[in-house]
Amino acid sequence: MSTAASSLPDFTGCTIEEHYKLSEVIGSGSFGVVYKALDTREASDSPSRHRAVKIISKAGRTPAQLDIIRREVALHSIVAAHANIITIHDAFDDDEHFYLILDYCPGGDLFSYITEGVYWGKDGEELARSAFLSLVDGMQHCHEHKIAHRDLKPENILASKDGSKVFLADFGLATRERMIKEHGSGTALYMAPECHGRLNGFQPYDTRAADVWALGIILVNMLTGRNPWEQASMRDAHFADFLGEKADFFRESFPQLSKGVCEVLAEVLEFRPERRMSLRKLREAVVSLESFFCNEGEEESVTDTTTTITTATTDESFESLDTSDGPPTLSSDGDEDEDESPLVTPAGTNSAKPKNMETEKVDWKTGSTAQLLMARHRLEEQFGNGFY
Ligand SMILES: Nc1ncnc2c1ncn2[C@@H]1O[C@H](COP(=O)(O)OP(=O)(O)OP(=O)(O)O)[C@@H](O)[C@H]1O
Repeated sequence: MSTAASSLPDFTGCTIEEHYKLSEVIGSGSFGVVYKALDTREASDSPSRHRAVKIISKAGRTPAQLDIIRREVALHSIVAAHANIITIHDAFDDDEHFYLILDYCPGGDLFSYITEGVYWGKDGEELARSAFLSLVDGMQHCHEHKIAHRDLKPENILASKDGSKVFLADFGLATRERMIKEHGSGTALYMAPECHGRLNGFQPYDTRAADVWALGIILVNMLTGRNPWEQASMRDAHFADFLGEKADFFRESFPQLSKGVCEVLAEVLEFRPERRMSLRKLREAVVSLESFFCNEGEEESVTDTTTTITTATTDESFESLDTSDGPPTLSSDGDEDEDESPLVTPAGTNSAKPKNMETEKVDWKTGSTAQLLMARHRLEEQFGNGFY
């Protein structure tokens, strides 16, 4: 997927609407380039002098695509008053571009804080709790206004300078629709199984429950700097392992995490959206968790600690995985033909096939979800993708 930076002119040094002076690029994604800017109407010591300006090109977009950008602005504006959602101060357009004037967030995005490891281990625990709760609060505000974000990931979440608070950004895929049939849209790493489509028979899915799933993955990212799997589909051996073992999966993959947080993760990353933990319960659980991490000496043996997270680009679709050679190394270099999912390697779960696949007999009426899915997967392997 190409980034917007390659298709937009350089606006550095330009003044927009007579008073937003753009100084440097601070970020770029698939749709927009974000500049740091000064609002020259404000006093030099005023914090509101600093702004971020997101510029989105209109070139090559159909009227329907332009409407999607207008929808992003409209939905973001509805929720922007909340303390954990980035404020949108103004939005306007000319013949060629849209301009969104946002609060400038000097901390940058949550992704950098995660990769710097500020939330890992006992030292980062309270920072992690505070940041994650602020994320849940922002999300709850959106859902109360009947808006689902649909592209929650660390790159779309900005952070305060000390990392203790976060602000939701990038409402490019947000929707007011509760049930939606757009499968494969979002970022594969953070998509719930039902968003991929194959595992729910391409039925409409609940957009807000899918947001909750993404929060679970983000919590794993924050506490470990890793992703549990690349995509929540049976083609991903790590995800298949997870379905087979549930709470134990996190204990085994991330031995540094406490039993309590692993139990919470298993309820947030619940396969069936209707049984997934609610945001209210998630908030309560995170507040009352004694600790996210094991005390020293409590950790079970670590089998592999080589995993990292790398930036993920919003996909409209994603390709099948080949996990047969162990963890794939993937990059996000903007090449449209490459799989852009980040490197994901849960500890000790590099098997190419889901566990028990060959041996297990399944009763289709009483079998567990995991058993049914594994059986389906086996049939699919035997008879081809069109089997079900
Ligand atoms: N208000 C802000 N303050 C500081 N940095 C920001 C701000 N808004 C965005 N950024 C930076 O710019 C990056 C890209 O912004 P954004 O996600 O809105 O662009 P996008 O093109 O919509 O991205 P995507 O490919 O995820 O859809 C963010 O990851 C962040 O690092």
